[in-house]
Amino acid sequence: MDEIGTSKEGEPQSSSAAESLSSPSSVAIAKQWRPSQLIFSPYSPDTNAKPQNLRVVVRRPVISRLTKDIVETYKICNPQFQYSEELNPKRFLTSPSIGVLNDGHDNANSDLILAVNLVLVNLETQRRYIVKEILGQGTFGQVAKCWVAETSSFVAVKIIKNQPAYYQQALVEVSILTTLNRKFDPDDRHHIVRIYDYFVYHRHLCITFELLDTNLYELIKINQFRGLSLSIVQLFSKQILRGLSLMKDAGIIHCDLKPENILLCTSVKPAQIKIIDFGSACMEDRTVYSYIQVPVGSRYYRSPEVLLGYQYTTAIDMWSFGCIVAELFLGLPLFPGGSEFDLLRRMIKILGGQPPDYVLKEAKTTCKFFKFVGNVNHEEPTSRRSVYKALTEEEYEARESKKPLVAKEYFKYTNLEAIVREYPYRQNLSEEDLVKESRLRLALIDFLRGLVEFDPAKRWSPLQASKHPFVTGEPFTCPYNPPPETPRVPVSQNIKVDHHPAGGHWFAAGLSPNIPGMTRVAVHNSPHFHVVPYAHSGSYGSLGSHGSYNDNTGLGSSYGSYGENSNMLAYYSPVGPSGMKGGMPILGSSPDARRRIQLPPGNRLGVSPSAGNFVPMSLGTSPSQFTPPTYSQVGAGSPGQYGPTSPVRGSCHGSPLGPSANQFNRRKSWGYHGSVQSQESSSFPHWQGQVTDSTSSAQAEGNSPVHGSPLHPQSNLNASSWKQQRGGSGITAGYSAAHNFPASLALPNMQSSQPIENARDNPEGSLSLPGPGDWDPNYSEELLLQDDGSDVSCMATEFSRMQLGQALLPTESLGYVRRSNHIAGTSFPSTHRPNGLIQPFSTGEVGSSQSGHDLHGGFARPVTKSSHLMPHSSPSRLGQQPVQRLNHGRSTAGRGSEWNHTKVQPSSSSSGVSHSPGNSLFSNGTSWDIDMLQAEMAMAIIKAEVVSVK
Ligand SMILES: Nc1ncnc2c1ncn2[C@@H]1O[C@H](COP(=O)(O)OP(=O)(O)OP(=O)(O)O)[C@@H](O)[C@H]1O
Repeated sequence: MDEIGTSKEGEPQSSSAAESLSSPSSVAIAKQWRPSQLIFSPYSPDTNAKPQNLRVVVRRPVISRLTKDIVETYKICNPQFQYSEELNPKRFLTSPSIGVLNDGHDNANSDLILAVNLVLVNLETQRRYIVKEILGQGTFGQVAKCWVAETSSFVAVKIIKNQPAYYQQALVEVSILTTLNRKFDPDDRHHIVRIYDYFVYHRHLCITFELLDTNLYELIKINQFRGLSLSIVQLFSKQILRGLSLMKDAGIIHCDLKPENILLCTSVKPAQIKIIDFGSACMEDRTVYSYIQVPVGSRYYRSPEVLLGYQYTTAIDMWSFGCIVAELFLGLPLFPGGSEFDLLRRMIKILGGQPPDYVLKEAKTTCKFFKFVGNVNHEEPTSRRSVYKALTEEEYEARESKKPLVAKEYFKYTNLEAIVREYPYRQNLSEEDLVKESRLRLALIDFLRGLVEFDPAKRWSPLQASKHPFVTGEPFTCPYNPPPETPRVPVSQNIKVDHHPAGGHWFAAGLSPNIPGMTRVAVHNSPHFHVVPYAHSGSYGSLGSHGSYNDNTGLGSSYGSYGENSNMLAYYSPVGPSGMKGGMPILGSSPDARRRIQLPPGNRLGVSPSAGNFVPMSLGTSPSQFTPPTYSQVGAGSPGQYGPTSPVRGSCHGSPLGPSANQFNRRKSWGYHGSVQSQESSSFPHWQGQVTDSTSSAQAEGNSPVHGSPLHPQSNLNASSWKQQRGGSGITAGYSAAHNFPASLALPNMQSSQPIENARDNPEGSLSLPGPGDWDPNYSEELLLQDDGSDVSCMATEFSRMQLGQALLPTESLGYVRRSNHIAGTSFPSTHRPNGLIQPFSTGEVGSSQSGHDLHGGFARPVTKSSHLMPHSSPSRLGQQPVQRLNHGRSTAGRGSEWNHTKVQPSSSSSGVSHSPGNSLFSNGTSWDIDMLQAEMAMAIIKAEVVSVK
């Protein structure tokens, strides 16, 4: 009863508190008792009145309903009642919320303790960001939705942990994203999130982004882990490819592409998706020094070359992209490996074949997964058969002295073709639509084959993929033969990071984020880095040396040379702006940048990784010398120091020179030949890197197809191919290997005395997940209730605005899955995948009797004929996500909460609603939820969009 009220159009239902207060007598109060959400209005017989519109009011949680307008209620009860905001208990958004570090501002995980209405201030611009809710948590910190009064808009602010390594790595994100936004995509046409601002607040680097919506993982989850319709998959693929194309042209590897990092953007019409999280990104033509020891990419989406410790390029993003496309269609990850061994095993099984021998020969961890079965005297295979054979489980166990973690099988079929072909069709498809869909599936299989290709040299580039009929919508008749794509030649665009965000970053070539109104402040105000008056711009590295793979030896030619062709690759030291301005960029790159061992506890803080070696180096210094001494002190193959996929991990093939030299040697032989490159790069036109439908402008006439050399992906480089290639304006960021903390400059309150572990990947996939009750003694379900702040009329308006047909939005009944998880008053959106059981939908609800995707997981329910998928547990995301950072256990919070509280309401099979994977989102359910509503709106908009595109 109380959910249904009546209202006259446009007339507010409540009278003001002031009105109530005017009469102190209890009788008067009773008469004027009008809280804003009146259930009944006084009956006034008005025979001429038009019939009133009935309005459905969204049910709010009980606590919300009881406490909304409580101040007003109190005032009515007691006119003397005074409300003071200061006396409010804080509503914390961060858990744990006990301040133990950084003068009480940070919790034990070095996360800033956020509370509702906390104001984050950019001291430079005085811009204030009022925290409203938590949007997500990740490796780097928390992402909060904030209100900016100045612009009357919401933004997303990523608040980085108060730890030097995270701080530094986040600067890389700022640099790369700013460059991508401003230089490569000024018109915001390539589906990459926009960065607005960055500043330091209480020693936390805060990065402001445009506010986006649900991520694709959540979307799939909302859809109860059933795949999305092919038209949506097609639409998303096209958009992601535009982003990837841009990144390739900029020479940037995202390194962590996964559904969680692709967000819906429903604020624009038509709805779009955008790629986020450049915190792991690096430059293609060098492996950028990583401050955080993490494996590249999340496990399910990790390419074979990364897994094997082989050189990687933007092709790794294409692999991840292929995995995402498959997942969007299937609703489940294609390779949900429980461990790296399991991942590789699944790839080999589902795709057939294995990584090419040239990769296996060079890769560092080949011996962990393969055995050599060739003739030791004749290393080269005499036949076309590989000389490497994948280890069996038993062999792996014998070698590694531990059982590999092997996850459950999710698909009944074991090869890609069958998995896609046999995936249940939506019900109620006409004959014609069935034929259409089956053709489209053939196109999808062919498309996926070009993406999840073992050989990185043969894997399609974004441009090639974007011309595939699956994306263009052209009829697919035969295997697609991609147009030749010349490999991108690394042409540097220097990005400088001065590590003094409060003073703004100083990017070479005018790449400063250039926040409006931002003025530089003293360079000493970085919380984590102090200016060291180095000579020679504080640089170390080699100028044009053979030791570096910086092939352009033209000093200074890249400085400020956006669109120019310098290949100068730079490290930037933490010198202040003066150093940046006056000095020359520091050439030289670490032979291994993605992987960096962490200093042992005690040495880490306040001590330079290159401890005492932070001095200018002579030209021509070997890259191995760039590495801090700690590098060389670690023996090859020190698994404790390097992540399992770390290129610096000891190579199976070994090098007497150690990992650095090994890496360097491979790099050298990998096609980066400085002199040629520097010559050729000068002829590159600037190319904006758009994937356009027109082939004329974008298509290379190149005669150096990427497939050319099985030995070295880049070995096709020649003068002619370079002239045609499109990466002319690529940027190359060098991030100083010298972000050191000299002991004398050790910062007070620096909270990182513990190793920053390889937390993105739990190598063998621990499956134990703590729930919120594990860390919060006050946790209870009741505390999950909180006001959603939704506005009924607003939602009604939104719906009417959408003007969606009944078929698209059967609003009569909505099932829901909470997007956010609420823990003890803390809302942790489920950005991480759960590790627990999820009952995706009632059997028989969806799909045909083909049962193509029975799950062998043995979870819960038996297979029924009408179910295409067995009830299953969603594959654990622990494989991809940080499990523990700094032993704080923080990162599991989101997952744990989700695990405990994910609510998937099995929709009724008797709803009569057509349960297609596409529309199952709107299957029966009784509860409404604002989060769900947003997601549904997003989905509905996308659907509407797809329909209109069609
Ligand atoms: N611009 C945005 N708008 C809305 N939500 C966002 C935005 N940026 C991030 N989020 C949310 O916050 C989550 C974490 O963000 P992000 O991936 O950038 O953090 P991270 O610490 O780098 O995570 P990871 O552990 O995946 O590396 C995202 O999954 C997303 O749900």
